Amino acid sequence: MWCSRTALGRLRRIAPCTVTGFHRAMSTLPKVYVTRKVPPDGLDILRESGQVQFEMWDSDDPVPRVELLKKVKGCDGILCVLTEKIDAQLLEAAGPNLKVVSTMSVGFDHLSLDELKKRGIRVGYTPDVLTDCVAELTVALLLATSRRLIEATHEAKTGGWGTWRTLWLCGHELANSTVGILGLGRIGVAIAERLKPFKVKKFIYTDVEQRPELANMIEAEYVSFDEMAKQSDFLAVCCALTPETHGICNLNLFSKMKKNAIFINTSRGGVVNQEDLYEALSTGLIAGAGLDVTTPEPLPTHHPLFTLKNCGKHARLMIQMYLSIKKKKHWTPLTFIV
Ligand SMILES: O=C(O)C(=O)CO
Repeated sequence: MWCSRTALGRLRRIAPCTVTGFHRAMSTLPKVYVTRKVPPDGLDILRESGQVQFEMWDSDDPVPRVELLKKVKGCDGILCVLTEKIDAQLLEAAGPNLKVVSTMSVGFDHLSLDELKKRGIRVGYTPDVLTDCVAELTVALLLATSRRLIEATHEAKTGGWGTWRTLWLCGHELANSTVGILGLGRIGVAIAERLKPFKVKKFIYTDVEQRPELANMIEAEYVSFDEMAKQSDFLAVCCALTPETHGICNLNLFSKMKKNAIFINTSRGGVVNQEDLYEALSTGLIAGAGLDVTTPEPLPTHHPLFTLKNCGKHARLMIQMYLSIKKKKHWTPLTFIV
């Protein structure tokens, strides 16, 4: 049912009216469809504005497409989240009243911007609300992957933790490393700021164009896509999903990366060719991957990427030993205690 209790109350206060007049006033308020249960604070803004009537899909699960197509009919506004494809079909279903679409998300790859533009529909989104949390999550994933925390937990729980061994689960060091950022924006900068105290040697980035203002904040060097692949010990993918970036992390990239490289994706699953990632991980082209996003989401529990633990573990262990010995990373001059 289309209503806003506070809006109704406010309307009554502003313009006391008969029930019939009141309902007439309500029916002229612009209609907004909210496609998901949004946090109460956000909803209060709509409710208290007294300027709209709205209906919300009151669930934590996405509104089924068929239902959505029915519900948006005649709407003036849509407040959606990233699970709703706002495309030509939906805009046709909404009809000519639709004036504004607002998405509670940083990414907007679920919106057909061309179709929206063509119809003169304004678009709002919520940039920056996630910068800190995505940066923190990226660092968490990067450390958990490079320090092999998931494997270590598994070994501890399943009895694989035997005696102390010199190189077992050693992982990869951020100190003295080169961190590559694919797509430098607010989030990329926030990630670099957090990683810097780990004594990273160098930040590099690649993007469709140079971003000197952002790059200066973290002293990052602009490099070509191939250079970034070759130089990065850690690669954080932070780009938006666009037709240009779709599947950009594929065998072409992985085959140029270092064998000890750690790949982290907190942008969108669509930027990665997952078959290629599976191949890269299972054949030891790269050392490990930490994924916050996949295609589809959630990834089916039987997906090959979930089977990689052993294969990945062995590959990583061999590479780790090789590097450690080659670089004599763990051998320091002997210090006498007594
Ligand atoms: O807001 C976004 O774009 C997100 O990915 C939220 O997880």
